[in-house]
Amino acid sequence: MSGGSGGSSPPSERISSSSLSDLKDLEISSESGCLSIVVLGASGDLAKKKTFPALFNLFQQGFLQAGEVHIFGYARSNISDDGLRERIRGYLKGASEEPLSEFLQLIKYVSGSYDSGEGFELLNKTISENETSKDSRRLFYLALPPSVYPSVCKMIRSYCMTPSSHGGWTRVIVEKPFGKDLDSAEELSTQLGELFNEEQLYRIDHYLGKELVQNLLVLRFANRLFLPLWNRDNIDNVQIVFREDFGTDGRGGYFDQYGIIRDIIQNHLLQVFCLVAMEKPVSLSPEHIRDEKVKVLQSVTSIKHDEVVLGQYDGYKDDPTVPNESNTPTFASVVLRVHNERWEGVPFILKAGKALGSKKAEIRVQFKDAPGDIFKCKKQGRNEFVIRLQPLESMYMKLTVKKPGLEMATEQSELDLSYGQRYQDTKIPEAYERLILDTIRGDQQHFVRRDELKAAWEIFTPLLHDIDAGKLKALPYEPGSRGPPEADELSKRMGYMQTLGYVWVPPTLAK
Ligand SMILES: NC(=O)C1=CN([C@@H]2O[C@H](COP(=O)(O)OP(=O)(O)OC[C@H]3O[C@@H](n4cnc5c(N)ncnc54)[C@H](OP(=O)(O)O)[C@@H]3O)[C@@H](O)[C@H]2O)C=CC1
Ligand SMILES: O=C1O[C@H](COP(=O)(O)O)[C@@H](O)[C@H](O)[C@H]1O
Repeated sequence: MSGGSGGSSPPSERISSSSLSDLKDLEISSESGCLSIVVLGASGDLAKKKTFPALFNLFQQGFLQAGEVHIFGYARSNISDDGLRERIRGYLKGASEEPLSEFLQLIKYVSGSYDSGEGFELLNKTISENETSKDSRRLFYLALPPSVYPSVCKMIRSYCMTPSSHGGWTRVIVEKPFGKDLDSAEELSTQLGELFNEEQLYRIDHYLGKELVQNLLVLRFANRLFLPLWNRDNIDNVQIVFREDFGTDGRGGYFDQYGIIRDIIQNHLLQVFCLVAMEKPVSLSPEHIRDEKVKVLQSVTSIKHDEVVLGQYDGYKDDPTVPNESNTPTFASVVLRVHNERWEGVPFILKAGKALGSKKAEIRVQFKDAPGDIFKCKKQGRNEFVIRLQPLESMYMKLTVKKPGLEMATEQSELDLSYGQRYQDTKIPEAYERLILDTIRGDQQHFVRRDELKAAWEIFTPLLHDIDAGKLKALPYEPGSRGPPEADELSKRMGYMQTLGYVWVPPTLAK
């Protein structure tokens, strides 16, 4: 089996202390030869909206070099090379014509089924014809429904691996959802595990590619300020929140089989939870980081039904692909508790919803009240550290300060690091862009390992089975609202104190 990181320096060495430009230089000097990127499911939604635009951004920044890189789309649809290029052209934003046409010319399309040798033989032939050097690197991106992963992986394994006579590697990116519960995920992992080793499999969770998610370990472990505070003695509760201001928008058929817990909480929010709650890893090596994530996941206790609120927005069932009797939650607030020395007694509230009044994702770490308050300022609010993942990436710490003026009065204010203001000339990369680059570099730090996935499903499977069996009901809520009021009541019961009369206003650049 052609291997994992194939010939380059260990990922930990490459990642730990480098700026992006250092990394780019290192990469170009450390690995060369042909790179073939194959997008399977090239005719689909993810491919046009995320995968090809991410490849284009990498191309524009010089990470993918014409002459070295070839991109192949594969799907059943009967389209030509130009047909595929035209489909994706409109999604490649802000591009001037020259790099755009140069990029599009790198793309070829091969049509074939997902379970017969013919198409994959043709794909292999097309890849091989474009491989001009002895070193070949082949990256397969499965932008496909998970139902076809096993057959597609079998086909890649049988027909499309980097020839063993060549140097290089074969790597496969698989998209979520990885299964529907513990058993189905394990079955899928076993099927894929018989075909590829763990170093070749990249289970993508695009939240791990977001700038502020990537910042979490730095924040927690490179700042003395946080080290002594990040525990049950000082933190009262943590909320990890995802809100979308649109509904399932034509994806009702898919969504109804999964629901918000499988779509967002079990993967994206749980990955963020791991980075907030895990212990310090031995080093930044992917295995050390993932070891700590697994440990904290294994320390999560069983979810209690009275610490869960489910909701379904009014109008969700108007989608003709959603059954009339659907109890699938489009909103959920779930409390996780970690049974360890650091976090015993601290509720982690993971909350996600569609068709709400706003679109944002953030982490709220709320500290306990200052003991022995002499200012009588308790009711105004607590120290709260907010990490806004999107939109308007920022982090701010809510503080009580003296209100400027002659009186000794207090008010809530904040220390604010807003990226739009502080990093005006820096373009924050798209999550998919980073994660594809990581795969090319053989860095699995930001990908989900098999045992991590298993531990994640172990947490949620009993609850999901109870929901599927109708033991918990999704409460109706108005589109455009905050979700069912019971969710705010749950947060309050968990100790969350809303800061009264305080609204964080993102700073503007205007003087
Ligand atoms: N779309 C998104 O925003 C996101 C998607 N994902 C995940 O990415 C993967 C791809 O998503 P997306 O692009 O939306 O999916 P699509 O439904 O658009 O499917 C992608 C392609 O797969 C083929 N296909 C569709 N249904 C089937 C089927 N039942 N059997 C075999 N082939 C099929 C079609 O190509 P053809 O018929 O030409 O072969 C289609 O163009 C999924 O796992 C999804 O969960 C993850 C995050 C976000
Ligand atoms: O994986 C998914 O994520 C998107 C939200 O991603 P974001 O980067 O825009 O926050 C969500 O809309 C979709 O339902 C889900 O499958």
